[in-house]
Amino acid sequence: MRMKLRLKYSLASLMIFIAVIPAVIVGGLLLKQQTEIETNYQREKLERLSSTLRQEFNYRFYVLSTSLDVLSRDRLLVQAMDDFFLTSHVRETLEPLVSKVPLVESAYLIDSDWEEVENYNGITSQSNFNEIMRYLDEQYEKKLLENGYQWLFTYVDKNLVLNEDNPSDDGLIVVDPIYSSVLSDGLQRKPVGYLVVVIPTENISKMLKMYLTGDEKVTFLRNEKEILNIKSDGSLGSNGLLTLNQKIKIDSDLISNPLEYEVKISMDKKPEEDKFTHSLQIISIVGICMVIVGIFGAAITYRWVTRPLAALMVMVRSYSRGDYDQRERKLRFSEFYQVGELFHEMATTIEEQLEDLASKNTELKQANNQKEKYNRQLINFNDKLEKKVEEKTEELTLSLEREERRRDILKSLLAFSSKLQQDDIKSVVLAQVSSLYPEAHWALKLSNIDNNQWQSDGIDESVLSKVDAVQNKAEYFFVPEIKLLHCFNLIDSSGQLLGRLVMKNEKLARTDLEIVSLFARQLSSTIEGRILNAELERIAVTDALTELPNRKAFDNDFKNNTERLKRYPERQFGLFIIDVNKLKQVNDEFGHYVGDELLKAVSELLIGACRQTDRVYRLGGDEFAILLEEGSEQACCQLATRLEGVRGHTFTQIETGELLPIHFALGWLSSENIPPEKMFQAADKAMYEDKQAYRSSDQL
Ligand SMILES: Nc1nc2c(ncn2[C@@H]2O[C@H](COP(=O)(O)OP(=O)(O)OP(=O)(O)O)[C@@H](O)[C@H]2O)c(=O)[nH]1
Repeated sequence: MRMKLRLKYSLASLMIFIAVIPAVIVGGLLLKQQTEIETNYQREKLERLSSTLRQEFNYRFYVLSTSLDVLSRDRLLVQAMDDFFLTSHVRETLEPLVSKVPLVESAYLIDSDWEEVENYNGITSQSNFNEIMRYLDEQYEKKLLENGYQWLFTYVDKNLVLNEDNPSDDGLIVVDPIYSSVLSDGLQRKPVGYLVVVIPTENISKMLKMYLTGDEKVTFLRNEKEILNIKSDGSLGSNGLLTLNQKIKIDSDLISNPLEYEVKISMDKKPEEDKFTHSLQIISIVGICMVIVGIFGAAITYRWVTRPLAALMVMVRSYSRGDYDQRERKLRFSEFYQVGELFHEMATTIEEQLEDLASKNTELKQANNQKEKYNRQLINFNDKLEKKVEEKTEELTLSLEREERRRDILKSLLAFSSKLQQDDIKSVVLAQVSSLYPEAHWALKLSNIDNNQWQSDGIDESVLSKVDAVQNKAEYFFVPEIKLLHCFNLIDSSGQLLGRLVMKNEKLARTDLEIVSLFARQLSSTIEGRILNAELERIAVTDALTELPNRKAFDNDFKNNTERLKRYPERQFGLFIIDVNKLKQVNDEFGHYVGDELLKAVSELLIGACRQTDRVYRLGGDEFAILLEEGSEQACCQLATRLEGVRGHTFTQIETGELLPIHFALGWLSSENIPPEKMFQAADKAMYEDKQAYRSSDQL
């Protein structure tokens, strides 16, 4: 499920975010600025300290150097080298040097033999000056020692200063030579004594330490060796040190060998704790204030925004409860007012629609009741209707089944037409009707087939003879004394009886009677058609006058004989061409009818002369032909002899009573002697020759 944000938390988060971000940015910037200022301040402080230390250092050593120089010019000190009574004067002279100059721990007056004359705050019987003496002598011998200049030495000697005053055992020694008289420029003399002051490290440290505060530290280095480490009383923090390196030189016009120190001044980087804390506190307070202001702002905004929103929600809830008279006035913002108005409009519309819906609902209920009533009536009506429909359906089914059967029968009858073209029409018909009505017995006879004999399937001959005795020519009739015998006459289109179909069956419905009648009619027309077809076929190949096969039949048979000869070369056939002589003359003299009679007489003559297997044709006009199926040369010769024997000797009697001689020309050939394709032409030629011979003899 998707998480839903709550407005007040979102607003509070937003305001806090808006408050905290600037607080963090401003605080960060302030802190950064504070840190930079602090760092700069520290650096400046360090530089100031460095400058102060250098000035103090120079000043102190300058005072010391000047004081020594002044003292070295004291005549009494020179005299004190040799005069023991001036010792007190020496002490009085040295005393202010030690007490007034804080650097100096002790002061010594040394004679030219490096024997101590007097000291102040020093340690007597010191032989450590020997080192200094030796060094100074060397410098003098090398003439490097300039007259009147002071010398500086560092020392490490635990005996030069009391240990409690000088725990580090090291420090500086300043040696100022004393001369017996004032030196002129350029002169060099050995000093009569020396003023020696000891400056322990602790004194330098004390002198500078008072300038150090808190976390500051000063380290003196010489030749990279730490020789003085001055720390303030405060402890250095662990935040790292801010360091400034500089050089301090102990030098003046009176010093011959200036000493230079590397000075490292350090202080803790950390700004002053209280300032930093103070800044942090201010920033924190500002941040907290901003957060509080943010939360407060969020709360105000939340109340400012959510109150009208809540009022709007109350309004919408009221609408959702169905209270449409709500008109909230605490919406504060015009947008909420507009939304409120929209809700109000919507609620009004819904209210109107609901009222409308309620009225429609009432109407609908009434209509529904009415509909229920009608439905009940309809159900009753439907029940009745269903019963009737069922009854009708049953009837219809039965009827359809009957119809289906009838249709099958009709289809079968239609299909039967093609079967009827077969030769054995009686068998086909009986098989067909038996398949249609297997329970029945059948018999059939056809006038022009099988000599009008019955063909029966289960009906006695005695019964059939009784049927023969009935002269009824109606399509259907009963034989009076025989029960359940149905007779169907097969009648052609001219009312001629073609045959009879008899059915013996216990039940024969009206429709079955119609079907069988239909079948009988179809059978009649089929038989009639067959008869007609046979007649047409016969006419097509028969000469109408002589009833002989015509030219078409001849061509067909000749072709068949030719084909047969190809398959069976031993089965020769013969051909005779016959042309009646002087038919034109007969026609002209006695009339065309007599000519016809003559032609008939010729055909009968020819048929009479031939064997049964020979076939006579009238090719056309007065021309005849004979085909001998078994037509060897010999057989042909025999027939020719017979024909020649009868021609001219046979007569036909005409109407006038006159006898008209029958004469014809004859030409013949056997396939034994000539190829079949040449037979006709050759026979015709022979016949023509024979006719010519007849004409010649007739003229004689
Ligand atoms: N009566 C009759 N005459 C026919 C028939 N067919 C053809 N003719 C006639 O037969 C005659 C044949 O004449 P032609 O071929 O000269 O034969 P012809 O008169 O017998 O003479 P020749 O053959 O030379 O002896 C014609 O006059 C035809 O009109 C027919 O069917 N009946």
